[in-house]
Amino acid sequence: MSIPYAKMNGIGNEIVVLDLRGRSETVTAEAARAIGAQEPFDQLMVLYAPKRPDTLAFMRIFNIDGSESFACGNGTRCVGTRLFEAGAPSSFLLESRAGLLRVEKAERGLVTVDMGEPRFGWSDIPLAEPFADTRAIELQIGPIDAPILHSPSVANVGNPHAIFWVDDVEAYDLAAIGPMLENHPIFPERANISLAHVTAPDALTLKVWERGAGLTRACGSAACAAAVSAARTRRTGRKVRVTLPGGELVIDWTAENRILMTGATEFEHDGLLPDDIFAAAA
Ligand SMILES: N[C@@H](CCC[C@H](N)C(=O)O)C(=O)O
Repeated sequence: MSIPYAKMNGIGNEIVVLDLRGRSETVTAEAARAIGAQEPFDQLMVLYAPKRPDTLAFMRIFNIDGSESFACGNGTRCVGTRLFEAGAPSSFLLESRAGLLRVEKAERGLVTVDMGEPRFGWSDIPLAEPFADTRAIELQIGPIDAPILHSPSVANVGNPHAIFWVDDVEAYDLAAIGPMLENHPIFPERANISLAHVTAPDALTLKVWERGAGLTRACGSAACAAAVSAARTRRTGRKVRVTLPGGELVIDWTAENRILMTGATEFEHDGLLPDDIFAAAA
């Protein structure tokens, strides 16, 4: 027997949506890697039967390396599009390991996800040692007196992020620097690493090295983390347009302390997974 999936993308963030509601299979780290070997993705969004009656599914999120993330903004929007097409109401709740996420239809076919409340405490990120002020932590790479990158803002939006403020996101070799920073001892759970350039009081350009996935064309949670960090450091207002290599997101950090992310999704193709991909890996 084969199990259907949908290959999608959220402004270029490569997403596989696997709906296991009503099925008995579960995805392990090994199975996620095996699925990625057949159909490459940045994130695999797995839907299980809801645990709560007010949600449509319980969702788990895997990176291509098999590690699990508690947040994926672009993937959640792809799941939203898929469920809207299957008849879901124009506003519904999903549950993830980070909590409840509201997904809503927006204008022009876009999808909005309420990514929840950001956390800024050093132990929430988490960081390996206390920092009183996470708007700029002591972290640098390169020569001590002429660092290449330094003093990132850090935030947790369901997953850990470090944002380095730069004048040109293309001036750095993020593919070389990213792995070093992702695995820096200051981040005990690793971190997603962003380069952010503030281009206007309501606009950012962003390039992201994702934990467990590498350089991607877009990262929704990184856009959220960069937007709230930009507002928190008075670089921008609370509503910004974030331009990533794959497209644009609008991030609104509301007065109620919620992060609303709006952007496009795209269906690419359907596919089938052999069911022994789960058995072999169990
Ligand atoms: N691309 C995602 C975030 C993916 C998770 C990340 N790699 C992690 O391990 O935290 C997004 O759109 O948010």
